[in-house]
Amino acid sequence: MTPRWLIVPAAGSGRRMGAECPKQYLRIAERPVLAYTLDRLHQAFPEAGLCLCLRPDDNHFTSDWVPFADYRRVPGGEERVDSVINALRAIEPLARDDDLVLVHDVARPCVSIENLMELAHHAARQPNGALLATPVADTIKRDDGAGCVQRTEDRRGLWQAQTPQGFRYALLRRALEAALSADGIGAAMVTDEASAVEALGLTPVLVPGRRDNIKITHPEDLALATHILAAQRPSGPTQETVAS
Ligand SMILES: Nc1ccn([C@@H]2O[C@H](COP(=O)(O)OP(=O)(O)OP(=O)(O)O)[C@@H](O)[C@H]2O)c(=O)n1
Ligand SMILES: C[C@](O)(CO)[C@H](O)COP(=O)(O)O
Repeated sequence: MTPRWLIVPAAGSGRRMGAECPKQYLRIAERPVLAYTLDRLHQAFPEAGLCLCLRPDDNHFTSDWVPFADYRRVPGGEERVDSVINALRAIEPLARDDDLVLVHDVARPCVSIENLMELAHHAARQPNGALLATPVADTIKRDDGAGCVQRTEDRRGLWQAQTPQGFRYALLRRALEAALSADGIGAAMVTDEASAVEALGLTPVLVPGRRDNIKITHPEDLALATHILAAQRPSGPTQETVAS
């Protein structure tokens, strides 16, 4: 199943990375993170319509890194959810209610082609959409606000959400507009698309994903992503050139 639309929020500033440029432009073997992510999406869904959310003042981006023949550049918003909703609004004249939309963080360049296709397959069949996720693998502590353990949480049934997350256009639009409305849950609570759908009382499906679909967030994640991309390279045809 090919999604009709791919939304790639790429308008973050990379505050936690603390680099000299937003993390999507940090280099892995001379190519920016953004290029790897777009290559993966293109390998899986070359026919999809890409919406790339970029900061209006972005002076790092060049279309040379976009493998899609045609794409839309959409202005990013203050928060991730604002960027995604800008993309949904931008495609409104073309999108049909039942079009499948996949949203994938630019900061997740290691997503596998198999996981992308699997997620699209499930999202297309589930009325409430689907997301890649992994069961929590570590013991989870709640702090007491002063650096000590207040308690150990029961991790049974807990999952870490990843992207992509896939929904029909009308549902995703309704969920995000409702979340951001005056009586909605608000942008701070909508850290992924599924949270907005959940706030409607609906239940997106959890699709178990690979643990190496990391989100590059902190400085050490870049080296991790470099190793993961190099290790994944023999598994299939790719334009990627990761130093081994
Ligand atoms: N206003 C924003 C904020 C984030 N993002 C995107 O949302 C994804 C996940 O966000 P995160 O990892 O938090 O990225 P940053 O916001 O860049 O990082 P930080 O929170 O450390 O500043 C990233 O692909 C990021 O570019 C976006 O499109 N628009
Ligand atoms: C959407 C996401 O990648 C799911 O794990 C994540 O929530 C986005 O990161 P943020 O740091 O919360 O913006």
